[in-house]
Amino acid sequence: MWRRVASVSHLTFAHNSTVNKNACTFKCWEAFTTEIPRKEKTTYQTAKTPFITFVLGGPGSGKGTQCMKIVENFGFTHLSAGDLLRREIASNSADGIMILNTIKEGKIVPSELTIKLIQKEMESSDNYKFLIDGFPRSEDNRKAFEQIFGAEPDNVLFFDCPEDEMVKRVLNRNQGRVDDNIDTIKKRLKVFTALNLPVVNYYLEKGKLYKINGVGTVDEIYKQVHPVFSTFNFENQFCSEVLC
Ligand SMILES: Nc1ncnc2c1ncn2[C@@H]1O[C@H](COP(=O)(O)OP(=O)(O)O)[C@@H](O)[C@H]1O
Ligand SMILES: Nc1ccn([C@H]2C[C@H](O)[C@@H](COP(=O)(O)OP(=O)(O)O)O2)c(=O)n1
Ligand SMILES: [Mg+2]
Repeated sequence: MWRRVASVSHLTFAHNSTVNKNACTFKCWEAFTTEIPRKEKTTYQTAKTPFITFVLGGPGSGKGTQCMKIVENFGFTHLSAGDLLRREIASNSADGIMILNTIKEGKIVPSELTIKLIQKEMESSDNYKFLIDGFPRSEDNRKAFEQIFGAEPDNVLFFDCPEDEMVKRVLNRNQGRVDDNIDTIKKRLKVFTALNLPVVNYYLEKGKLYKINGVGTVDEIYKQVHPVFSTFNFENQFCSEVLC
């Protein structure tokens, strides 16, 4: 089980991250069991720092589908930026109409708004492992995240899929989405090439990118994804001593 240790005035991300240490609030978590009396807890050694994976790829490349499998196997919390934005539209919030029109046009919603929704979910979660799916979709998204959270992701998945396959999948998706039509898809693919590929290249150069061949069955693709996480020891995902 996990217990919140403290809210800190900045994120306690990956130990090696180069971060703006005053940018954000977040929580540290510590393991506890009923067998260990509180006074014996070694907070500094048990607190967890968030583990963040960005999941990138064009529309229909299979991000959401593979995220579900990662959640099942590794206990991540899945935060789909698109789902959070659609929820905002459905809630009739003040920003809803603007978000709807932006999505219909295949464009990108202002970064601060999307980040606010992601941040809210993370802060109210008991988990420390997060898959952030469909984000960042632009260099502006990426830079704003870094500035607001004061950190970078631990790793980045990129589902590489040919356009004709993505179009086919999106047109067969059948989820009643306003952007799953041929006109919007064409716009989204242009936006993906122009705005998202620079983000992919950024993480490639940083050595954080795992490029996955997005063609094949769901299981074939997941076989490439699984080793990305199975080799990581999440037990060592501690907060730093200074922070907790
Ligand atoms: N490997 C695959 N082969 C065929 N169809 C797939 C595959 N992966 C996902 N799909 C289907 O394609 C559609 C888009 O997948 P989804 O996971 O929603 O992609 P994304 O989140 O990248 O847009 C869904 O209907 C999904 O069931
Ligand atoms: N970071 C993001 C993510 C999504 N959006 C908007 C624009 C996207 O076309 C829609 C849908 O995103 P979503 O990730 O659900 O789409 P796909 O799963 O890739 O088909 O939401 C955004 O503006 N900014
Ligand atoms: Mg998706």
